[in-house]
Amino acid sequence: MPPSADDLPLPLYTAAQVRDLDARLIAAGTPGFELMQRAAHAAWRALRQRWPDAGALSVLAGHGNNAGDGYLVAALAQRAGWQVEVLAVGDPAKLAGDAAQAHAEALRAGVPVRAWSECAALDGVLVDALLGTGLGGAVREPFAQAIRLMNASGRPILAIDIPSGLCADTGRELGVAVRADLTVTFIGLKLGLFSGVGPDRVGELRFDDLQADPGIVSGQPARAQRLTGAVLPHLAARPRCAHKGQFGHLLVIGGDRGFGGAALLSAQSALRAGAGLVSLATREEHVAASLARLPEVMVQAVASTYQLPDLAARADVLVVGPGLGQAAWGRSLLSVAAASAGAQVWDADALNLLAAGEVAAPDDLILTPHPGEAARLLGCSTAEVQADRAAAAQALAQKYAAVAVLKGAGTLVAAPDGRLVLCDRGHPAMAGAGLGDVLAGLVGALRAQGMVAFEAACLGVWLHARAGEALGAQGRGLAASDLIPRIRELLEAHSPCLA
Ligand SMILES: NC(=O)C1=CN([C@@H]2O[C@H](COP(=O)(O)OP(=O)(O)OC[C@H]3O[C@@H](n4cnc5c(N)ncnc54)[C@H](O)[C@@H]3O)[C@@H](O)[C@H]2O)[C@@H](O)CC1
Ligand SMILES: [K+]
Repeated sequence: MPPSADDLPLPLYTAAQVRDLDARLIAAGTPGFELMQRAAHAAWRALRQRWPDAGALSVLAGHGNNAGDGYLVAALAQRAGWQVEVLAVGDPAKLAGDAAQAHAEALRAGVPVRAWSECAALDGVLVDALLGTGLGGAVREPFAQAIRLMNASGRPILAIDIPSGLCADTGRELGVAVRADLTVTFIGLKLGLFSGVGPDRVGELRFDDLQADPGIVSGQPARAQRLTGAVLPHLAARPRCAHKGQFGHLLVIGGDRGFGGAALLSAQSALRAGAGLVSLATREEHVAASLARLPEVMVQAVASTYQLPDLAARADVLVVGPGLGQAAWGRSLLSVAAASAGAQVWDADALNLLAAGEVAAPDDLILTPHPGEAARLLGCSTAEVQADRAAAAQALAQKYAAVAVLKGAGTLVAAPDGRLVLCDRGHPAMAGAGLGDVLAGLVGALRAQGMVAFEAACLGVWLHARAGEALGAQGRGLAASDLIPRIRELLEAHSPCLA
């Protein structure tokens, strides 16, 4: 599922941060035009690898440095004997600096340059060199029209640096954005390639560092980091004399009438992820079925809050919310949880009730909202959350002084101290019921086994996404419970139980 590769760098930058990095590389002695030439070589290499027999390309060029890269790709292709043309969108007289030099180089190579409006039909591989990291605000005409034409052409599209129209900071479509088959991005990964609608616009993603000095790159602050197996924390191996009391007692609270399965899924997930003891506080009607399905779980009928404080006090970690409902039963159980000490993971209706002001967030909390729940928690619309998912995740972490897991494609984990990671793994088959319940139980189990909140959230998100990716390859109809044995295998591969 593009874009995703473990050999890509970890930092994710905003457009301003990448511009800063460019400026620092130039100040350190690599001329901007040299960087542009390296960018063009990288794009041309990727184009020939992907479409070796195409023989023809059309570059759609704007008038910034992104266009400069495009003019130099055209020059390289022309010199290699391909049939080439540049279609200038906007006024080439506006080209300046390195981009003007690139334009002159294309003319020297014999590349025909004409106004795009004179073009009857787009031909060959299309090279999108309209707008890069310099895009600001909604795409203006005639660029928007050129993007629509490219998308409707059915031709293969290579995007230079970022698909034109995609916001490098957020992955939001600024009006309209190119749907590329291949994107070659330079110097630093932009967060927008992985967030919002980015993964649906980028196609295959390739990265080229343009031989940037690693010393300079490592000094550049980033907006977020990608989660990969290589950087994830590990659960410690267990001593041979281990006993269940060392791996935490986790209590799932949820499962109102009609929603018993959600709490059961969380309990099953927690059990299979290695929590020492798992209890489930649920409606009396669900006890028999839960015990029949999961005899390892201590299933307690809770009719009112009378019994719950004792149960909660015996647990190290509470997972609250799956199937909780928002009626009196769920509200009263949540108020007991909110007053309990210890680590907690809140999901689903626990989040809706928190958003409604029914309870205050406890001190040691991981929140796992989907975008709709996040919107309710932040008092904004779901569209606003999705428009800048990184900002929404950080706002949640700040508002509730909690680790916030903003679910959905490109799940983000934010800590109140500003740490922010993005998981670029997963699969659209994961868009289904119960997947969140499994994640909540998993994260709770990692917490119960001694991981700190941020690490438990990161490892849980990654294992869940990898398992979903593996099973999603089989197609639609992924049942949440199918994920659980796969997560167990992945956890064992990542953090073996025995040293
Ligand atoms: N030295 C460097 O800085 C390097 C830059 N590189 C390339 O340069 C790009 C960044 O170049 P620039 O900063 O010149 O910016 P861009 O080329 O991305 O875009 C700037 C141009 O877009 C226009 N524009 C901005 N917002 C618009 C909107 N909403 N609708 C229509 N037009 C709009 C501006 O008027 C300007 O002409 C990178 O994405 C990358 O492709 C690479 O060549 C590597 C080196
Ligand atoms: K572009």
